[in-house]
Formats: sequence, C-alpha cells, structure tokens
Amino acid sequence: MSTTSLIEVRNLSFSYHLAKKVLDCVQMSIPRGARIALVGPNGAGKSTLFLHLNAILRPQAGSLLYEGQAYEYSRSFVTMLRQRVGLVFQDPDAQLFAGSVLDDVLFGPMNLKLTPKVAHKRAEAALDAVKMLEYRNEPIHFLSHGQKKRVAMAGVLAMEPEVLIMDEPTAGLDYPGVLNLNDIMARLHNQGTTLVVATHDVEWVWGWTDFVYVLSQGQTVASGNPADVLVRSDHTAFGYAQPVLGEIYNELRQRQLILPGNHLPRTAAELINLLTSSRP
Ligand SMILES: Nc1ncnc2c1ncn2[C@@H]1O[C@H](COP(=O)(O)OP(=O)(O)OP(=O)(O)O)[C@@H](O)[C@H]1O
Repeated sequence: MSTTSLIEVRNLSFSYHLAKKVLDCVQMSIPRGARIALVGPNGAGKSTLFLHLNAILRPQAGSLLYEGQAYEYSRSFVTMLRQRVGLVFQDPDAQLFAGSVLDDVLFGPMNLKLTPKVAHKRAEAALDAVKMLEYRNEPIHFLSHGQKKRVAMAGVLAMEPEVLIMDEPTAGLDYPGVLNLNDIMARLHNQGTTLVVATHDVEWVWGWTDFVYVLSQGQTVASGNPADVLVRSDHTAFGYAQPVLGEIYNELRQRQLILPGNHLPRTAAELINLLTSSRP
C-alpha cells in the first residue's frame, strides 16, 4: 500500500440541526490503494461522513482534501470529484432512479460523454461483475432489495472510480452475494482502487481490511490495524466489537487457553502468542 494520501479529512464538524454535532472534529486519512473499514454504532455519523467524502454535504468546520487539493464546491470540482470518488448508498432506493437496470447503470457513463458503444460496454461489464447482466432489461421495481444493491453498485463501478465508498454493502445480501462482493473488492484492490466501507459486520472486516476507524458520537475514537483495534475490549469505545470478542474468548476458555479471571489478550500479538504457545 502506498503512503500517498488520496483523501484527507481534517477536523471535520457538521450538524443537521445546530443543537447536536453529528460529526465532531473527525480526522481521517485515506491512502491510495488502501482498504479501510469504518465501524461504529447506529447514529455514529458514518453515512454523514461518507456524504462529505463525495461532496454531497459541505463541512461546517474543518476541511477535506483530494490529492492535497482542498475540496471546492464548484460544479467543475464536484463533477471531477464524483467521477473519482464513487459512493454506493446504504439504501439502493436512494440511488436508483431509471426505469430499467441497464438505463440506470448507463446514466453515469453517458454523462461522461463517452460514445454510446463505450458507455454500453462499461455498463454491461459492471453488470456482469455484480452478476446482474441477465437482468439488464428488467424494470428496477421488479428487483429484490439485494438485487437493487448490486445494480446500485454496478452504476458506481461503471464510472471506474479511483475510490469506491460503500455504506453497509453486506446488509441484505445473501451468502453468494457476499462472496461475489468479496471477489469484486479483491479484484478492484488488485487494480489499485481505494476501498472505504462502513459496516456493522465486524467479522467480515477481519477478512479484507488493512485499517479500521471507529466512529462514535461523531468522533474518530480509534484507528489502526484491525487486530489491534477490534481485539481490544478494555475501553467503552470498543464495546461495539465485544460480541465478536466474546466468541473468541469463549472459544479460548473452552479450550482452557485462558481461565475466567485471568489476563485477557488485548492485542493480536498476545492472541497469537497464546495460541502458538499452546501447541503441543
Ligand atoms: N438528513 C438528516 N437530517 C437530520 N438528521 C439526520 C439526517 N441524516 C442523519 N441524521 C442524524 O445524524 C446522526 C448520524 O446519522 P448517520 O446516518 O450518519 O449515522 P450512521 O453511523 O451511518 O448510522 P447507521 O449505522 O444507523 O447507518 C443520527 O443521529 C441521525 O439521526
């Protein structure tokens, strides 16, 4: 992973209603090629932060930078930014609007002023990637929620963004859908696309991410590699991850690797030491 920062978020604060800050001095650095997970409880501000990354919302304090250039909110900057920073919404109904699947996915590439042939090629490749090509002539409203999610993702993939931001991409997907998502993400990562994903699916986070941010009450309360951030349980900010930890610790207890009341491993290194030292 390169260390060049593609997006920087500096001291970002925002409220929908002046009484309550939804984002409170958020700091985030998104290096080119990174795979970043954003976790945090309901209402922590994850979707609101994503709407800022994509310049749908403007910060009330603080700033964002793309490749070192401060976000502007002119039409030309926003158009450039949205080509490079693609956002897949949590709710596909907030994203899909055309009558048919293909028309929806074609909308972005056609707006890039590509020839119809190139735009169709991109749209069909994106639909193929999410395994929805056979539905290309279907009306959107005939699709299930999971199928709509895939089409919404295809619409963003067809723009070939440098950064793909996904809000709760696994929510509502069946198991084959999650496997397909994993494949798409692995392929995009290999092609150099930067991935930023908000999720409650902490177990899924372990499988693919390099770096985790924990957002709580609008603040980035922790960040680091997933093992170090998600294995800690000694701080209320990490209470979010405890069900997963509970399972790990229960398993370790059942195998009598730790006994109730003993010191619990706090880091991945401690956990690995414990497991390797227990091998016969
Ligand atoms: N359009 C809006 N108008 C007013 N308040 C909003 C709006 N959108 C979100 N909020 C409030 O902002 C706070 C943060 O919401 P946000 O959706 O960003 O959190 P989240 O971390 O994505 O939550 P979840 O995990 O439930 O999706 C919540 O208190 C929410 O009620």
